[in-house]
Amino acid sequence: MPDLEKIRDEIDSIDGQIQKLFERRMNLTGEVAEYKIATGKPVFDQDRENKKLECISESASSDFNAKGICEILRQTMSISRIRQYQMLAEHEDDLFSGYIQLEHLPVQEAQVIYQGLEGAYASEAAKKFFGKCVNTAHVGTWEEAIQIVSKKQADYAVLPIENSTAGIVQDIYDLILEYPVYIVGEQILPIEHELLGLPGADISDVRTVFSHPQALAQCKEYLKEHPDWEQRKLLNTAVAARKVADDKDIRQAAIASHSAGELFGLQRLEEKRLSTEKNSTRFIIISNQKYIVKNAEKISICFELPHKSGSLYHALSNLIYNDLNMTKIESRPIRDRNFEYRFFLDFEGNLSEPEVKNALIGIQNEADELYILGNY
Ligand SMILES: C=C(O[C@@H]1C=C(C(=O)O)C=C[C@H]1O)C(=O)O
Repeated sequence: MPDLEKIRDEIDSIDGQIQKLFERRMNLTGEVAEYKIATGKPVFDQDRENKKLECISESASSDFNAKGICEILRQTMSISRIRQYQMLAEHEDDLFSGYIQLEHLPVQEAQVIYQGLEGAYASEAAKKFFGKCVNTAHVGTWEEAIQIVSKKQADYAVLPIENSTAGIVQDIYDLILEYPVYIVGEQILPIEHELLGLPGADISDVRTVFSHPQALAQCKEYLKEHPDWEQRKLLNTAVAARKVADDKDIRQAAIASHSAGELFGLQRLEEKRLSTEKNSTRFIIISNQKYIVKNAEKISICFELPHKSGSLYHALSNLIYNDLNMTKIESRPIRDRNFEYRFFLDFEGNLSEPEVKNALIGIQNEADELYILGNY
């Protein structure tokens, strides 16, 4: 019978040697970083790493060990790059140029745009975020709202980015990259939809229900109870309410907010909930200025990665190694590059923190593109 204690003593001694070797290796990595900072050579050298992995896997005594040692070396090299990015970060300021640090967002007489009409959920989100001291105006599409802000014809726009039931609003993810706008805030709004019809109408009269596709998706379970209703998509929930009011046809109903119902003189046709109790939408506030408020605690970024095995893993290791908490990740297809994706990430932090800077420099160096969408 083998002696467990003795074997464990030997394992401990090997681990001690690994630790010493690791520390020696990390010191050398520091010297490599100094060389790279002085010469401008990129930290990541894929060829060098591939050759090392090939060489070490060839000299392993079994396939199992070859895989194992490659895994260890891959991790070790990833850590060595993270250390080099930390050193690089001390010499790098460009990434954060142009940001304006503020106590609070400037809202006095600000012009705020949203998509839809008065009574749309975005108008409620705008009121909740900004209070009543701002001027709001509405436009027909999300892209118009973003364009107006990017051309500095308005200060802010309020855009829905995700709903707790129906998921992300894909178009917003795609659009915010196309214009020079920054996320400067967010507002979560509990959403309670109502089924709205003409005064005097009854639920049994309904044949067609109008709403925004997101609202229809949020009420999917309820609508299953009425398979005979035709579902028609419109640009906005408030637009749907206005249509029902204008058409004066008792067979039409809209799914929209309570305030849209009041605004267009409609009556609630259904007492029960149309979506879950927790149904909420997260709106982002965008600006044409790189504002960061003092207590900003969330960072949104977007990056593209080389289409190679492990590239997302390595990008995320920059967050893990710097103890940063990722709160969301989404991927969206890159147009004209079939089945290649860009990633949208939210994580907790402030751009002034060294860990955040280290992580972003690491991702920037290994990603094809990095966009900092905002810190709010
Ligand atoms: C240390 C270096 O930097 C990076 C890390 C490597 C490593 O830890 O072995 C290898 C190549 C580079 O991606 C280097 O360039 O030698």
